[in-house]
Amino acid sequence: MEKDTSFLFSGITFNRKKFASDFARFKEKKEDDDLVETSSLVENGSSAIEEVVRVDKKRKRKAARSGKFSHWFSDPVEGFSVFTSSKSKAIDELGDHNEDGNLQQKKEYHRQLEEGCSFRKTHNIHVSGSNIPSPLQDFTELRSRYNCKFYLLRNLTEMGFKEPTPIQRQAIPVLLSGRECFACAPTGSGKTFAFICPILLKLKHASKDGVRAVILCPTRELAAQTARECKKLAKGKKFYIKLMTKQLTKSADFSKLPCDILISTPFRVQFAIRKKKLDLSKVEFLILDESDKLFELGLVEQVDAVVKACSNPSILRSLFSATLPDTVEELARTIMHDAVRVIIGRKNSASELIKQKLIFVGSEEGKLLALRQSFTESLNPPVLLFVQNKERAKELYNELKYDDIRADVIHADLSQIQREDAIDNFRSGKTWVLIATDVIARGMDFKGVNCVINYDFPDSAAAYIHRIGRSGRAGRSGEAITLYTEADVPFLRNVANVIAASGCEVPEWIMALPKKKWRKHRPQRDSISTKGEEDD
Ligand SMILES: Nc1ncnc2c1ncn2[C@@H]1O[C@H](COP(=O)(O)OP(=O)(O)OP(=O)(O)O)[C@@H](O)[C@H]1O
Repeated sequence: MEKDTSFLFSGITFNRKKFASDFARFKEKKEDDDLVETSSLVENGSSAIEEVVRVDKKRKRKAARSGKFSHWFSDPVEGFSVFTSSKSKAIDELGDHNEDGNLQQKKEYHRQLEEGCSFRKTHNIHVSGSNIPSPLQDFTELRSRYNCKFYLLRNLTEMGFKEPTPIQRQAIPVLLSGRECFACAPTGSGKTFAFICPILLKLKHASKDGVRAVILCPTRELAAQTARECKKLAKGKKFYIKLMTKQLTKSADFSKLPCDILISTPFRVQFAIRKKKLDLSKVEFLILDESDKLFELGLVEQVDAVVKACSNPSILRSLFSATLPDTVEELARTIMHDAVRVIIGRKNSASELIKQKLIFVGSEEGKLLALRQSFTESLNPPVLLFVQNKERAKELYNELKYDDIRADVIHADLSQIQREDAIDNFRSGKTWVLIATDVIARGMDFKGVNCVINYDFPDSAAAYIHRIGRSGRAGRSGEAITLYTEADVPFLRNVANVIAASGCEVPEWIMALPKKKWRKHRPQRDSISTKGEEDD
């Protein structure tokens, strides 16, 4: 049994003066927004991934016969097949010169390799693959190495980005050198710009020749956020950047609608493809953001359809997420070639900027008591409260709405406008405590969330990492508190491992619990409501 519940928020003091700058941030009304609902599932047994593998194999066989493109054949590196032998190719190319010059070039080549290695070590960048481009020392290298246009550098500066984050340092050169990227980096570490930046750089300028880049996100809200970030980075340059809205899916004629970069959930793209409204045969970049989520049952069929439709043989496909299980790597191997694997820190780990705690509350009733007590003692908004499902979100909201904590709720039963308002109010500081389901657990960038509370224990270690990752973003510190009851004890160890791996304390008895093969942990929980139905 853990300490008494008043420790729930120990270390957090709701002090307006002290946190004046945080409150000031609240006041800044952000432009537009996001809110979600996961795409509905579509039944489709087709296996385009299989088709892609078949076509790839055929292509490789043909290439092998002609002696061309031998770099398509795989060198397994650190357990991940990177269909290439471009390193030896790069050194071979040096062999065309005379011996002295060749020696010098080889020395220089090895010096650069060593420099790259030690720089990566400093920034906790782990790579596998061959002939991997050296990481960016700073953003100015985008100009010196890749002839980046000024508008992009200016926009990075305007956004206040002084230097690239580790994932940006490595993933940007990988994509710019025409390689596919399999990337895993902590939540809030700048993965979005790591793929947007090279896409803008490579596409150079707007064109009316059809869609050239597709970014898939698992939720509408995340797609909307990504489209906004993309427009921010492209500011001052004419690009056709389109968010696939319901309206666009239904009414747009994409053969006439200029679109360079299409950002969408897989469901909507698949719908447009089915209606024969969308031609993706010229797509040069396909990004699967939150790719482990996209590869989950229900979404993978839709993703499959999109992968199949992006039939350009020279397409670059890349995967990004904060959690990439081995099963996803295996699946990725079937659709990627010449890929570089980039891992920042440890794979599948939480951001080290978040102070994490587990709190035992005995029963469902204990949760509400603990929460109220801690809110009375100290509250440092904005706070995100995650629950297991929308019914529980409504129940908890009904309990808290009359408390003096400016609570609001977001779940899939609300209209799009209501969901957007809930997010908007949370971002602007009108709402202090937002009760949410996992629908906003991934990718959503609320910069100032001070504390995430898992009111209900998350249903997997990955869900835990993404939920708490709404705090502690872009270099800020954050706090995560996970409440657990007797029913959650068998599943504690998996989350405890994540907590311990990021350097936070976990009681020894929890680390001694047996490891559990964990599918989804969604126990039947007692109702949160303390009022009878007639009270509602
Ligand atoms: N180079 C940079 N310097 C400072 N801030 C940055 C930089 N790159 C991105 N950011 C900011 O960091 C925040 C988090 O970025 P982003 O949303 O891309 O994270 P992420 O890694 O995709 O997180 P998640 O896994 O939760 O989706 C954003 O507010 C973004 O503006």
